[in-house]
Amino acid sequence: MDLPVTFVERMQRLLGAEYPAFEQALQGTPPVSIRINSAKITIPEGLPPVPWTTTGYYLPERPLFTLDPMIHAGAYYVQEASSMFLEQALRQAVDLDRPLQVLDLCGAPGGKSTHLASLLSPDSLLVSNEVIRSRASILAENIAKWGSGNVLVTSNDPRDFGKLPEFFDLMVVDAPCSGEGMFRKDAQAVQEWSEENVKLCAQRQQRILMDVWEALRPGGILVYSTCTWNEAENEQNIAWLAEQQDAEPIKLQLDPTWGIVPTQQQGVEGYRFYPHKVQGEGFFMAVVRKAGVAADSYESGGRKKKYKLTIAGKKERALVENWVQDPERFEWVQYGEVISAIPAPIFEAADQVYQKLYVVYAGTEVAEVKGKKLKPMHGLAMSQYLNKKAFQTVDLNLEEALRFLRKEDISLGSSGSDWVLMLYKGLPLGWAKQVGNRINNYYPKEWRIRMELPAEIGEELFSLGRYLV
Ligand SMILES: C[S@@+](CC[C@H](N)C(=O)[O-])C[C@H]1O[C@@H](n2cnc3c(N)ncnc32)[C@H](O)[C@@H]1O
Repeated sequence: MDLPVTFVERMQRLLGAEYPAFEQALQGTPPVSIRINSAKITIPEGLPPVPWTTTGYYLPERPLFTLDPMIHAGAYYVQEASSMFLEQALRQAVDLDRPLQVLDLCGAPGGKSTHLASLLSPDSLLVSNEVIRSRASILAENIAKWGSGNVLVTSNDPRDFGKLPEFFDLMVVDAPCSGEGMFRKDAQAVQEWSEENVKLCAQRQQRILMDVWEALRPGGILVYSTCTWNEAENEQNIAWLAEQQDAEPIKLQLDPTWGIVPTQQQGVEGYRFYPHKVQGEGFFMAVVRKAGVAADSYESGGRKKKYKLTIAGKKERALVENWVQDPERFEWVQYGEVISAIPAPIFEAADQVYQKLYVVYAGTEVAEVKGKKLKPMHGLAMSQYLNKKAFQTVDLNLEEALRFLRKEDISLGSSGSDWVLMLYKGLPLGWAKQVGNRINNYYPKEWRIRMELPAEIGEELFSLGRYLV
């Protein structure tokens, strides 16, 4: 790897005697890590844990993840280990037992958002935003697969969040950056790097921070992160924010064995991840609190509320209620032909978001109204609240599961006319409908596995299932 000269000079200044170890680590193989969805699977046995999180694990090598049905079932997410440090910021700076209104501003493809969804209480609302529309679709797919049901995926510019002043208790800004920390994983990041780009990134990050600051409640927490090492995009930006606004730095406790490097600059407490010190890629995080005291709850104003969300009809509701566990936990809304379940405690806040922002995906998409009939939706199959008992189920082996995920026709050897939930190792993969002795495969076309399957599908293919008890 040919590193840019000015980058090398800066890192030499920053790291001093440690620089050769850093450069050597940059030439090494990046570790592979995953974070499991503990609402769907149990803790794997025999995998080394990522020390700063309760659900992260290292794998011995990089498998062909696409051919593991469990990833399509939302059982785990492939995520770079350093990024999982978000969990420490939350556990140490936020009361996670309280219902919170949370924004993940730069959300795609969904690493931090799925992590947040696992950490927040079920009555919390997570708004997961991604400004680039095509990337927002990928984010919505990963959110639907995770199945927590309390997330709204939006696709807005940061400045649109000014329409929701003091709305959020917690905001995560995982900003677009110059990507120095990704040099080892991504040769293109090296090609695209320049001093000029670092400057542009730092300016864009300042703009993003200013644009969303107003949406944070007094007393609320902002977690800022990048995957780059230069100070302009990191400590200096947070120092700049503290100068412009009333932002108080928050100090996190670190276990010295983790190898994370704390920094203090102009009153900013930062956390740096270097590949020669941690098993992970380059990363930076800082946490600040907005000065002031939080009001008890967000007041939307007006006495008689007018909702943007439409409550589903009683008849439709009666048909689908049995498809989820604890149906009384939800408000049932209908948008076009789609009936979705939104946790009742977040309904008001979700409606506020609908009024001001462009919502791409909300709650759990449960059913599509087809004339007098209702068709179960993929979001329901992926939901942590799916009532499996309401449906006929079929257990698929690895080959059948992969063929189903490729949207091929598979035979069940029985006949009927019901919706069937396809399972792999007990985890729902999606829906099929029996039509006589054939089945129609309802796996979403845009999410199907496009890769050809190997001639022999055997043990050499990876499935996380092998590590589960
Ligand atoms: C570092 S990535 C986010 C990764 C994500 N948080 C995760 O953990 O999977 C930064 C994201 O910011 C988005 N982005 C690019 N320009 C932006 C802007 N001007 N404002 C907000 N987000 C932007 C990118 O499309 C990208 O998805």
